[in-house]
Amino acid sequence: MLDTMIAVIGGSGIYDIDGLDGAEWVKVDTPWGEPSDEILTGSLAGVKMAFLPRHGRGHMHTPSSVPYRANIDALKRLGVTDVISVSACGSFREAMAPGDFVVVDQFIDRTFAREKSFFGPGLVAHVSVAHPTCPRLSAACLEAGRAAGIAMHDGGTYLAMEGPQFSTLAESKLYRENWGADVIGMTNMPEAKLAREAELCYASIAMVTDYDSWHPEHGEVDVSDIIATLMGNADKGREMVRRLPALLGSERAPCPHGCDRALEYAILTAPEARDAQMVAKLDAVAGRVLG
Ligand SMILES: CSC[C@H]1O[C@H](OP(=O)(O)O)[C@H](O)[C@@H]1O
Ligand SMILES: Nc1ncnc2[nH]cnc12
Repeated sequence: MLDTMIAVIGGSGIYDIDGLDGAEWVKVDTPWGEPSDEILTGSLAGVKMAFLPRHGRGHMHTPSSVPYRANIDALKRLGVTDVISVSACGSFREAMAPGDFVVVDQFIDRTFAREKSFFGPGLVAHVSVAHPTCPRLSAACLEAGRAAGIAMHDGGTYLAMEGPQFSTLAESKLYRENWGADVIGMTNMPEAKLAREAELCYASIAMVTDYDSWHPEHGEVDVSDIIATLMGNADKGREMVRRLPALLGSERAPCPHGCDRALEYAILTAPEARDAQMVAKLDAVAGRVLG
């Protein structure tokens, strides 16, 4: 059986995690360029762990410049099996209040200036993202968060916008009233799609920091409020992560939802027509099916 290796991708305000045994920042080279930063590796309660600050320590990357493909490739290359994204998000629901965590289960992808796939001309693949997050991993996050005393919401639709500016009031109302989005952020797409292509289980925890700009009794969102809320939440997030190894275990059975077999029937390009350079580039992401 495969070893479990849990990766946490930390969003805005989360540049480190503590408490890992044998903690070491490692540089990982990928055929897709440099990841956002070195990756912190170690173990927690006997389970292998990795942590990657999405925007880099020091927050150098904008939501559009985050090297999403390099990040996911690097995690896969390290042997990661399960990826948990922890992100700052605005809320479109009164009941999803600042300080609450939402276990996201759907996305509306409105990003347009990012590379969204590992595949392309010469090696064409289509994976399903009808259910873009892993129910098993999401359930573990929900349980870990509740045990840590966090106000957790089970399910929610995350609208991924390009940014870097926040939404206009008209957009905020459109997403909330007409599109049924629950939370908004700038980074979970294409990250979730790429994790699926790389056959990694992916769960997304939205840490609610604000009500965007729709709420009549709250001012419009600004970064200082977001960071203040995040600082208040950092300990909660750490508590949730600390409980995950016991729930997931150190040995990993095949994902009951098939996340780890997403490429099984996805590649359309005939073996003799495949671009050899692309096949080589996909050694970590798709080596299982490309041989
Ligand atoms: C700090 S405000 C906007 C910024 O925060 C979120 O980042 P992340 O998803 O990495 O936590 C949001 O998506 C924006 O990138
Ligand atoms: N209101 C908001 N819109 C987009 N990204 C966010 N990240 C945190 N709050 C946000």
